[in-house]
Amino acid sequence: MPAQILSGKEVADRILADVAKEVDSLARSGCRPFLAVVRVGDDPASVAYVRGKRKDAARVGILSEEHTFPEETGQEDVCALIDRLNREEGVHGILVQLPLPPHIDEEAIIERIAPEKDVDGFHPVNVGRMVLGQETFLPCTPHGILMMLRHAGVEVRGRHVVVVGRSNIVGKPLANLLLQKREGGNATVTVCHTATPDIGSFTRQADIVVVAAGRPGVLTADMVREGAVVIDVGINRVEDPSSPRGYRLIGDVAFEEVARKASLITPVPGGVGLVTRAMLLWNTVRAARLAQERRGG
Ligand SMILES: Nc1nc2c(c(=O)[nH]1)N[C@@H](CN(C=O)c1ccc(C(=O)N[C@@H](CCC(=O)O)C(=O)O)cc1)CN2
Repeated sequence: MPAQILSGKEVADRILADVAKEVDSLARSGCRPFLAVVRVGDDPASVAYVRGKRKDAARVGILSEEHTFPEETGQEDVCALIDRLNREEGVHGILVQLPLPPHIDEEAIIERIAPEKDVDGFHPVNVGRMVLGQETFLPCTPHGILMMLRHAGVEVRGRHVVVVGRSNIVGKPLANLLLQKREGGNATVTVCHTATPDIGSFTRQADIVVVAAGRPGVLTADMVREGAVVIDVGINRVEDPSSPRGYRLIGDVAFEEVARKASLITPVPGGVGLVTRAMLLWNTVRAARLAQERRGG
């Protein structure tokens, strides 16, 4: 039987409905959540992602502003903006869209953001808190994946999850969250990466496979066992002259063939990406709520 499709839109809509309620409640107490987005250069994917994030923000009543810099902007100019946004009381969340151009030190930029405004959950202080299982802003994609699994009623506890990819944004934090001793965790986790020989020998043992490798079609049907749950994090643009945009989006999973074997699978587009956007707004309202509490509101 072909796999059931786990729709990111359905999950994102539910999360955004909860976020909208929280925005209303904050607004009634005089606080309007505000997200500042920083983008350097004109990477078309980043432009599209930021557009989507701001569209969702507007939909739930979160204010947002976008600061764009040309590709050749220096580190100091980006830092100066972040310093200013850190100081502005009305700004609750700051997001620097990644990747940054190669001449900019990404780690230094992330560390410059005040941890209490780091709605991406990438600042070392927030990463440390996450690893220790403390309350913090969780990175949006891994958190979104946990929400999707929960929405679909997929039990993670005691299951073997194989994560393909070890990025700071997805693979590493996701593996960590999955193994934590808490609701949505308690999995047995294996992480495969570019230096792993024969990745299929690991993924074939998995109850749940999460692929965040950034390479189209890296997970094929022979690499999954019958009935596995497959989460595709990849978003790759491939040329397609028949599409009005001149390209189409595909994931890291060879969707058609894997869907014939899996029990549940996420699509691309319309999967993890949409939930990633929703989790950003979830973190933004949380940042606003915490800021209000700090001010004694
Ligand atoms: N500061 C950050 N930068 C990046 C992050 C991040 O979490 N924070 N993650 C990725 C990309 N990402 C978030 O920005 C992201 C990926 C995908 C989508 C999305 O809306 N996907 C849609 C299709 C969008 C399209 O048409 O291009 C879908 O999958 O249906 C949003 C955000 C790297 N950078």
